[in-house]
Amino acid sequence: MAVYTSITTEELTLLLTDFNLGTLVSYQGIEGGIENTNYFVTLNKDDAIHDYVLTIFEELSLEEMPFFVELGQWLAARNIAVPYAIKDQNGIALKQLKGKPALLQPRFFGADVPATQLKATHCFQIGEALAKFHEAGADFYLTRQAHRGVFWWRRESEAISHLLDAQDSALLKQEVRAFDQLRDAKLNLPMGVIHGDLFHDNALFKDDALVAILDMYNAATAYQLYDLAIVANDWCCNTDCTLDPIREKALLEGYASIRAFTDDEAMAWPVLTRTAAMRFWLSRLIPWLGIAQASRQGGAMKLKDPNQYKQILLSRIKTPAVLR
Ligand SMILES: Nc1ncnc2c1ncn2[C@@H]1O[C@H](COP(=O)(O)OP(=O)(O)OP(=O)(O)O)[C@@H](O)[C@H]1O
Ligand SMILES: N[C@@H](CCO)C(=O)O
Repeated sequence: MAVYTSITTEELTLLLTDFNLGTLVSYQGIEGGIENTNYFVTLNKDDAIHDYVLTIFEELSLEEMPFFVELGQWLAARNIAVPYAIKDQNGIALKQLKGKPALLQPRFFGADVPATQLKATHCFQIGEALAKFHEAGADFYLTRQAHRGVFWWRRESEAISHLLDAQDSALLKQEVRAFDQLRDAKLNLPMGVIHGDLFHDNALFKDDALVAILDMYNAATAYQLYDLAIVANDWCCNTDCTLDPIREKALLEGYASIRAFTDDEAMAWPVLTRTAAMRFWLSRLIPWLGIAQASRQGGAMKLKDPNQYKQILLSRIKTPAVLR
């Protein structure tokens, strides 16, 4: 169940009075999300219908929100098709519902492409869009340490190791070390704001054309190439967890058509594709193993299969990725 926080018409109407965007026609909870509660909200202003999405944040605190509010507005102002928090009549975008952070954002129309239907054209377009996202975000004035980044995976890989068999535990630790070695090598790896979770279900397409990138709540300051590795592992993955060279080539070409890779990035790519696989293996393992997530206040969580990401990691080790 994706709607963790239920709201009443009265609560929504009260929130909307701050905005002057029109009167409430309807609202409906969106199924499918994992981390947040989302509603489609339809308003009528001067006899015209306008659609919005209301997001209520289940995990992020109010203190963490300004980075995301500012980022959405920053990217949208630079023509990146992402949702952004609309400011109310007093210039305030960050609202609260039931004591949780809440944002009202424009709604995009499109649908995500199911994994089995992803083609080279989708991968080329998402590569291009990600490079534009990175370029627009390169001089974003706020920074953020990823909450599931290097410090998290160092800590969590230790914390769960007693629940894993010796082989898995060693594999996890090996990948944590490989990333530490990469960092120590001080390579020329461009950094900036990254999306952090650009899986295919976070992109909307219409008639095979990319419409928008959603769900930026894992955004952080990190290596741009690591973000591309997250995309590659998801968008170019076959059902048997090997990687499709045709889709991966299209993804990399799309990205490079906007931003050329550095020589050091070509060196780092095989490791970063492994790091990105390890990160999602670990983040899926934790709830899978029944470890309580302290930040979550109830609500049944939809579990994703950690083994898929272990297999992707093994594929990346067996056949090291090539950037160019
Ligand atoms: N601005 C928007 N325009 C159109 N649809 C949206 C918008 N924001 C969210 N949605 C819809 O809501 C769904 C869930 O949103 P989102 O991915 O942000 O939530 P989430 O709980 O973080 O999910 P997950 O963790 O699974 O990615 C999206 O897949 C999309 O269908
Ligand atoms: N995209 C993540 C879940 C949401 O962060 C995963 O597939 O594990």
